[in-house]
Amino acid sequence: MAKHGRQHIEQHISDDDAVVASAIDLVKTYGDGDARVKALDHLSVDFARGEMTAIMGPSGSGKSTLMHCMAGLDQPTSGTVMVEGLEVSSMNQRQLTRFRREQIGFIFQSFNLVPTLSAEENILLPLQIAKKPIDRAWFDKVVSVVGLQQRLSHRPSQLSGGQQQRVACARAIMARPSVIFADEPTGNLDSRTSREVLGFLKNSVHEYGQTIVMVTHDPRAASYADRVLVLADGRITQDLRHPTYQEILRVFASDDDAEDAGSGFDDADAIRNAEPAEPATAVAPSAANAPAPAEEEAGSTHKDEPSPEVTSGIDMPSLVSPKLSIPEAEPFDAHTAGNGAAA
Ligand SMILES: Nc1ncnc2c1ncn2[C@@H]1O[C@H](COP(=O)(O)OP(=O)(O)OP(=O)(O)O)[C@@H](O)[C@H]1O
Repeated sequence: MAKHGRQHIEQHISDDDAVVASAIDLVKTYGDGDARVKALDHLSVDFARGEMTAIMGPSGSGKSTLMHCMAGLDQPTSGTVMVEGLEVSSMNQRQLTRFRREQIGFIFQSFNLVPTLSAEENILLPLQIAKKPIDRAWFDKVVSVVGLQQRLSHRPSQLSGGQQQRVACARAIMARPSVIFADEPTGNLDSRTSREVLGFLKNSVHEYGQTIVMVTHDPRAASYADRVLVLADGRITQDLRHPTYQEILRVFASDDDAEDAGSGFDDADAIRNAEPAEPATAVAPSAANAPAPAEEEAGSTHKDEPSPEVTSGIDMPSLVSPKLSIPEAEPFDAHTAGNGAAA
């Protein structure tokens, strides 16, 4: 905060509507002495409203830490996080819980759905917890875009991985949050389902002005973004506007794994380049044009049995990404709830 003091924060608060979230001189350290790790090293960045930003970088470069600090899931050691003019980094736990409920949507690699609830109940849970009215027309639109009309009464264990992630996407966008933070949203999905999910996310940005920040290792997934940030050692080393898949690969040219990392996709560049030709419609092109994904995947079976600890969507403790450490006393947080960390 020394370099960027109160004046800098106030400047961010009064900035125009274009910036939805900012990190200002963010530092996050873990551990002490020899075990001390600087996960974020005086990092500053603004996230524009209505953009999809991908955060890339080698393992341990600070991607998740940045996202968790931005989303109010972790406290920075120093520096400031602003979202919608709110100083997230100085909030107490109660304020953080409310902030996440009201401003943030989450999509995790492990879906984090409540296993005892149906798809529809999962999608509506954050609104019900926040006691917000349900816009049925918006619900119907979101459900139709993600192709879940025929699966609303199914529980997560009766859905494929792709269908579960589409439920998680619908849940995230249903409350029209200021920002959706997505942590490796396609990490557990096959290439076709990945394209559907990414197409839906991208469409929600372009059709509805949704802001999305997505951590990914996958250059194909990142090529869907309007902007790609590359982190190394807790700093931003590249800030790319609308990079193609090839351009992203070139950035990681020294990384032997870069080619392999994207091999799960057929040709995202072709899809990416084709998308502007799609008519402006309220329905996600990739999801709408997909060959009835819900029906196609209907035969798949899944073994994610409900955790015995999770018996209610309402009064269970906060269940979050396994990487996170949330104080025990924190109230239930519907956006981050699910079965991922329950076992
Ligand atoms: N809870 C923690 N305790 C101690 N060190 C941590 C903790 N969380 C993260 N770190 C360390 O902080 C650094 C950044 O971690 P972070 O998870 O943000 O990286 P990442 O880029 O998301 O990595 P990955 O791609 O492997 O998920 C790493 O050195 C990591 O070991």
